[in-house]
Amino acid sequence: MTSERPSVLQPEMPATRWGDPDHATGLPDGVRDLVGLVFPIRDTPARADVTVPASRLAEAQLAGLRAIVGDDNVVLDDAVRRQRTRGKSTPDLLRQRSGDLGDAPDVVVRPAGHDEVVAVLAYAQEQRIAVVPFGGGTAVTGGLVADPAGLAGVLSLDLGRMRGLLALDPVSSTATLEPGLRGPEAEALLAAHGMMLGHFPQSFEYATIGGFAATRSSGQSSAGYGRFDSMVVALRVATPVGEVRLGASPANASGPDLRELFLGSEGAFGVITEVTVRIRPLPEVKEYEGWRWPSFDAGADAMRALAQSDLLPTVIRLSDESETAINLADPESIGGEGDAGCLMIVGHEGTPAAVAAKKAAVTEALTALGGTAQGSGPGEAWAHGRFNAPYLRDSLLDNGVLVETLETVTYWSNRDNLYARVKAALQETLGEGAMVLCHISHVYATGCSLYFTVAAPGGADPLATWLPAKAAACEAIVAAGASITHHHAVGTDHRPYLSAEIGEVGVEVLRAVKKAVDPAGILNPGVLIP
Ligand SMILES: Cc1cc2nc3c(=O)[nH]c(=O)nc-3n(C[C@H](O)[C@H](O)[C@H](O)COP(=O)(O)OP(=O)(O)OC[C@H]3O[C@@H](n4cnc5c(N)ncnc54)[C@H](O)[C@@H]3O)c2cc1C
Repeated sequence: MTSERPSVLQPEMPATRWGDPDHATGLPDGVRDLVGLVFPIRDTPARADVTVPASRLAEAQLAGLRAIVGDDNVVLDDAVRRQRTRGKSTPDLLRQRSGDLGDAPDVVVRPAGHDEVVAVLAYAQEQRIAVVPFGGGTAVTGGLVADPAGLAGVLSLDLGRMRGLLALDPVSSTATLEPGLRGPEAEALLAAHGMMLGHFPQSFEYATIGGFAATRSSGQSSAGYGRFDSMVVALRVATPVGEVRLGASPANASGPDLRELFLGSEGAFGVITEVTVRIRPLPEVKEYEGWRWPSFDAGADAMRALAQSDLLPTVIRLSDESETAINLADPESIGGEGDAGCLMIVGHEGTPAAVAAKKAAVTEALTALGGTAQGSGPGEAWAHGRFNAPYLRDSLLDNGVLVETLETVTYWSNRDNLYARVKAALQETLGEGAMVLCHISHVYATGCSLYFTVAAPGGADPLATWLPAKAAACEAIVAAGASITHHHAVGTDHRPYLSAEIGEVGVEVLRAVKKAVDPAGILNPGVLIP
């Protein structure tokens, strides 16, 4: 087949905010009043009067890049460089909002395809220019902040022109996608063939196929469709020393699986230029419903029971008592004061027969475990608003309220210990006025992730309020023996904690691979590898 391209492209995100500018709304007055009862409200607009530092690259270097990708695709424009400065974590947004553009790339280069990526990398290696692969720019752990020490400057390699469906194999149920396709664009291309990928992180609207692979992302339907890395069957990667093609067969015993080396490599080992994923037919039926549990423990135990009996639905997520009360609960259906309970969302997707069979079995199991069915209302409400939270974060930041999230993962036997430690670390650092909420949304037979959301008064310097809390939470995660990240990746923010998790020998393995594929150290220097 010839490459197919999306007919509708997602609009660009603003530098200081999340998402589609047309979807952004301020806080409705009633909500603002409600927030004001809990947190001091202070108008905190983003600064607009900022300029990007001058490019450090020489004119001859820019000319060399233009010779590879064409004049129009070597961009020095302030707005474009600002938009590609860092990612979309709350600290990233706070720095952008305060006018701190110290990490702005010196140039944005937009290759048309794999061959141009190879040529740009070779040139950057020769000229000693740091290269930061840029997909959707939704990184939340500092993966787009390279350290250019000893190098000529930073080149943001924007993969936005590489947005094709290159091949579709209906017999094997695979599709080969270019890295710059954003979530909705990839799904629209597959839907035209009656197929889907089924990867729906909260950043779905803007994150890209290459970014999903580079960060080992996990989506809201991970219980049914798996993590993104489990969907990948083949990869094509451009490195400064040549190309790597992996995945000649779906599974093999040809030594260690090198696909795993590049999945999660966060741009430090190469630029992923093609991703072949397994695809599945579009679901004919989607049903989401709510279940009430008397406690977080009871709900978590039920999730474990489902996971360990191969009974997982497509979507399963459980809010703790605080998150249920704040975010999801309809107080009347969940119970009044003293009986707040916890809300679980359970979603089934597939053919009518498969959904009916799975739903009956899951309903029987959850009822036997002590859950109370709440009907489709809470489930449909969740499905309707599933991508809205980042827009709300901007509105809260506008009003001086600090909002941020972090996540971790551990074995079931350590879940409660991890939950208690991280919650206490956040609460103690941020103070009693802060809200610390948690949910479980990715489960395995052996364990689960914990996803924390905090809201706190931002104060005069919200970044200074958040950073000690994040450090305390990371230390609590390490002390609990859990993983520093389940799906947000390492970036620069989690790098100091990686050796505690994989050990010094593990770090040396990463360094050795880096040296082999990137001897000049130009690929995302400072990201991932301690
Ligand atoms: C509001 C919000 C919600 C989020 N929700 C989720 C969620 O539910 N699940 C989840 O897993 N994550 C989530 N994230 C994190 C983020 O969306 C993911 O890490 C995502 O996979 C990043 O994709 P991207 O295309 O935006 O990558 P970018 O942000 O552009 O890049 C991320 C990292 O990968 C590298 N990279 C990007 N493309 C390539 C490539 N082609 N080759 C090599 N390296 C590359 C970059 O250099 C960088 O280090 C969320 C983020 C936000 C802001």
